[in-house]
Amino acid sequence: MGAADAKLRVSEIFHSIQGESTRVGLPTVFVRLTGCPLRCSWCDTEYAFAGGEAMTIPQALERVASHGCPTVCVTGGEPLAQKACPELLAALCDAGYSVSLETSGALDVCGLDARVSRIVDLKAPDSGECEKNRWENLACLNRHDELKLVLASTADYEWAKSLLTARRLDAICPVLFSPVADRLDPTQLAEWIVRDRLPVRFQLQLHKLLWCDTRGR
Ligand SMILES: C[S@@+](CC[C@H](N)C(=O)[O-])C[C@H]1O[C@@H](n2cnc3c(N)ncnc32)[C@H](O)[C@@H]1O
Ligand SMILES: Nc1nc2[nH]cc(C(=O)O)c2c(=O)[nH]1
Ligand code: SF4
Ligand SMILES: [Mg+2]
Repeated sequence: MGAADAKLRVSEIFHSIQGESTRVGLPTVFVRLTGCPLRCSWCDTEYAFAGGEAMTIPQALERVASHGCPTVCVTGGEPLAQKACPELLAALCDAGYSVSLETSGALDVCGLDARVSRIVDLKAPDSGECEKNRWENLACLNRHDELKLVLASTADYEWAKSLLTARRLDAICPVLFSPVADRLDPTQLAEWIVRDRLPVRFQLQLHKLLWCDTRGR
């Protein structure tokens, strides 16, 4: 199927400030694809599980271009659950955007356009989706990508710390530890990271500090 007729289902396209990853703070256009095969217990984006608008890739590119911003983040839902997502990512790169992808890490990220910065979650036990982690993804990541662990409890933190050491995650790419909003005290997580001298980046969702949980922000 060519770029002109590949179909996407799009939950929303909006212009905001990047609130996550090492790109935090950069004005960014978000393309949120509909649907997700996971059900993380603490997911803040359940509205993207269904609905949305059918779009071709050229239509999506036109909507992105209307915002006049050079940085794009493709997210969801789980963006890679849509067959046309790799083609969308390549088309955005070809159009000259600096592109990141937010993904659960449950699907294969290895064949994607090398210009995309892959932000790959490793789902911790409290998410309820830990067994979906696709460990083969670790082998194809590089310094241009990021690993993210979103933690809801002491047990999640201990799990993440063991994983970091056992798999030398920080040798692969930057690693982010983030608290689940309203579940794990951010100060507590920050103190654990300092106490244990972990080679990770502490992360808070900046957009929630700025706009609470407003949709499209
Ligand atoms: C909504 S998900 C969409 C992309 C993909 N499905 C994934 O899980 O990475 C985007 C990011 O938001 C994070 N997230 C979702 N709910 C959250 C919450 N309640 N607190 C903190 N981060 C959350 C996810 O872990 C993920 O890193
Ligand atoms: N401002 C803002 N930054 C984000 N970074 C990743 C997001 C996501 O939902 O994947 C997100 C989001 O929803 N809003
Ligand atoms: S994988 Fe992402 S979108 Fe899907 S339920 Fe988990 S956090 Fe939400
Ligand atoms: Mg979000």
